[in-house]
Amino acid sequence: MNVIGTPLSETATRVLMLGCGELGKEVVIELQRFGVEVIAVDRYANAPAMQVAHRAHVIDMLDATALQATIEAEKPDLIVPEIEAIHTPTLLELEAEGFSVIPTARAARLTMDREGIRRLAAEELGLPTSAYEFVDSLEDFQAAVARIGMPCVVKPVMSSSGKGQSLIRSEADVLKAWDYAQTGGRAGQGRVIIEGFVDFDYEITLLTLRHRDGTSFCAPIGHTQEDGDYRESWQPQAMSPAAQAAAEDIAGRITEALGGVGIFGVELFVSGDQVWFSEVSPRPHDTGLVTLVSQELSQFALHARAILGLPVPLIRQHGPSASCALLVEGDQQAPRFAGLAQALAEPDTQFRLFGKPEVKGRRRMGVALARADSIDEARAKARKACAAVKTTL
Ligand SMILES: Nc1ncnc2c1ncn2[C@@H]1O[C@H](COP(=O)(O)OP(=O)(O)OP(=O)(O)O)[C@@H](O)[C@H]1O
Ligand SMILES: NCC(=O)N[C@@H]1O[C@H](COP(=O)([O-])[O-])[C@@H](O)[C@H]1O
Ligand SMILES: [Mg+2]
Repeated sequence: MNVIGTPLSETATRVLMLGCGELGKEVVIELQRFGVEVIAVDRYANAPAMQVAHRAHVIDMLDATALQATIEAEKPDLIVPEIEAIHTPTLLELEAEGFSVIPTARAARLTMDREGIRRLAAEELGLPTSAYEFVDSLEDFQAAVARIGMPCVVKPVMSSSGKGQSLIRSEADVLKAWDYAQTGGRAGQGRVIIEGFVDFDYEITLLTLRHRDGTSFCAPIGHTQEDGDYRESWQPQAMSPAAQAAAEDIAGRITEALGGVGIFGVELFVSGDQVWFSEVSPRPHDTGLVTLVSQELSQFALHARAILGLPVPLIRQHGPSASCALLVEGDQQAPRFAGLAQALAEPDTQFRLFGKPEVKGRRRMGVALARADSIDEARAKARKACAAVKTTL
C-alpha cells in the first residue's frame, strides 16, 4: 500500500481487527499512527483494542453469519485476525470474493485449531514435533494416552493461553485432564490433542516477519510458562549457533508454508542443538510484548508495517530486556490498580494496563517491561515492577 487515505472519509484505508485484546490494542495504536481507519471486533464490549479504534462491533466471531455480515458492511481493505477463535471458513469465502485476510485466510484456518497446523508442520513439512494424537471421545483419549505414554500434555484443539491445558503425570490425572480440556477451551467441548512431553532445556518464540522484501527474524525470545500461560519473557535468549540456525530454518519453512505478510510467533522447544516445532501464531505473540521495550520497532509496529506493504530495512534490538505478565485472580468488575508509581520508579521500566473491563477467574490485565545490563537484571526489574501493581478497592 503506497497510498494511505484519510480516516473517516471516502479515501480511508480501513483495517478490521478480529480480536481486541492487549495484542490487538498495540497493533491498532501502530495503525493509528499511519492514519489508518480501524474497526475493532470482539465478543465483548470495551475490549482493549476497541478503546483505541475508530469504532467497534460486538459479535460472536465463531458465528459465520454475524462475521460475514460485519465484514460485508464494513468492507475493510484488510482483515486482521488477532485471536484463533474465529469462524475461519467464512474468511476463506470472503478472501475468494476479493477481501484480504492477514496473513492469508488459509493461515488463519490452519492455525485456528491445533490439528491443521500440527498436521501441516509434522506430516507435510516433516518438521520435528512432539508425538501427538487427536481424539474426540473419552475412550479414544484413554487409549491415546496409553500409546503416547506419561508424562503427556492435553489441550483442547481450539484454545490459547493454556486454557483447558494440563499435564498428565500419572493415571490419577487422566480423567481430570479430559474434563478440563472439555470445559476450559475457547469454543466449548470437542476435540483434544494429546502431546508427548518434550523435555526441553528452554523454549523460545522466534518472531518471524514476512514483509514485502522477504523474511526477517527478531532476536529469539526466551520465556517461562505456568499452566500453559506465559509469565515472563526476555530478549535476546542466548542460543548455540546450531540451535539458532535450526530455529530459523523451521520458522522460515512454516511461515513460508502459511504465506502472506505480517508477524508470526513461532514457538520452539530447544534441547542442546536440537529444536522442535510447537506451534505458530500468524499474528503478534504474547511473549513478544517484551519487544515494546526491546526493539526500536516492536512486533506490533513490524506487523503494521508489513501488512501495509511498507519496508522494514532493519530490526534494531536494544539489548537485554524482559516482560512480566500481571495476572489478576478473582471476580472483579472495573478493577482499580494501585502501585504504578512504585512500579515505574526505576529507570528503563514501563508498564501497560490493558483496560479489560472485568476479571472472572484469572486474567492477564497488564505487563511490566524493563531493560537492563543483563537478562537476569532485566527479568528481576520486570518482576519487581509487576509485583508492585495490585488491584485495590
Ligand atoms: N508437548 C509439550 N511438551 C512440553 N511442554 C509443553 C508441551 N506442550 C506445551 N508445553 C508447555 O505449555 C506451554 C503452552 O503450550 P501451548 O503453546 O501449546 O499452549 P497455548 O494455549 O497455545 O498457549 P499460547 O496461546 O499462550 O501460546 C508451552 O509454551 C510449553 O511451556
Ligand atoms: N496467548 C494468546 C494471547 O495472549 N492472546 C491475547 O489475549 C487476548 C485475550 O485475552 P482474554 O482471554 O483476557 O480476553 C487476545 O485478544 C490476545 O490479545
Ligand atoms: Mg503457545
